[in-house]
Amino acid sequence: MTTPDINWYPGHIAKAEKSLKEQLKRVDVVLEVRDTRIPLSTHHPQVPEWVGTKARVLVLNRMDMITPSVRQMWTEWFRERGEMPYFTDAQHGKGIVAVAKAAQAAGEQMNQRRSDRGMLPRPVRAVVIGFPNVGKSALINRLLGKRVVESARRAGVTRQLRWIRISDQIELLDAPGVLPSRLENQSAALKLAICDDIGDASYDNQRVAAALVDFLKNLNSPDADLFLVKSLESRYGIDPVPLTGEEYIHAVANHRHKGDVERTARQILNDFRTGLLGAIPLELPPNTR
Ligand SMILES: Nc1nc2c(ncn2[C@@H]2O[C@H](COP(=O)(O)OP(=O)(O)OP(=O)(O)O)[C@@H](O)[C@H]2O)c(=O)[nH]1
Repeated sequence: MTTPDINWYPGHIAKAEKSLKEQLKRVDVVLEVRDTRIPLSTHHPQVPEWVGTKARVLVLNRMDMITPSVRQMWTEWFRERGEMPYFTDAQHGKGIVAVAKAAQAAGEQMNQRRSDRGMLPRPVRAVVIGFPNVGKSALINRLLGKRVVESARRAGVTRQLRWIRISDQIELLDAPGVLPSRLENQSAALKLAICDDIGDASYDNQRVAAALVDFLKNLNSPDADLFLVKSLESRYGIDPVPLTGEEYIHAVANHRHKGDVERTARQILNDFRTGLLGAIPLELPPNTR
């Protein structure tokens, strides 16, 4: 049996699922946040089941980390599947008003159903859910217009649970729901690790950095060469095209860091995560060219 690249600590998954379900019980609307660099890998396959008949607003955060043309590709892909993606940059407060409006519109449907049954209207109750570190707290803070929830670069900082009112029409659970890990899909797990959207997991930086180079090389896009040449080659001085990801990390280590492969792997991961390599997606809509 081969060792998986990503290992989660036992116990966390069941606990995360339990508290997520507790949070979902209390709300009418679910704001599902994904990382726009990996919109498929930051989808948990059980979300539709957990959300059930509640309204869901799909938020693709970190829109500053992809190009407008990639954003357009995803918009079309989701629309073809009957979904409306709302792109946000929660760090700089972009796209937030549209998300609030969508949550409110979903609430209006809830109040219509209440009034059909002779009940009085009430504020719509919402929760923000998503994988660790995708920007849930930053989004909540932007929706509130002030800094209430700790937002940090470290994965897994979200802790407390309170209701907060963001307008007369919307109440929000200030502690976001954290999606449990996806054990079944190591490729998705690698992408979560690359983007640092993985929370408490252990992994080998060198394997994850090598996977990043391989994913970038295999991007199914006419822009792929452009991404590669602009990012990897110009930053590290070595053309990745003829090399595997692993060979590339070693070549860069020899070229720049006296053979220190671990340091090189960390640097490449950090450069990608902080946007230093440019606005690069790790996933593109399947079957688009
Ligand atoms: N570039 C960029 N960075 C963002 C964006 N949104 C959030 N961040 C950054 O991503 C990091 C994680 O954001 P958080 O809001 O703490 O993420 P979270 O999902 O609440 O994280 P957990 O509490 O770990 O589950 C922080 O450093 C944010 O500043 C965005 O739209 N663009």
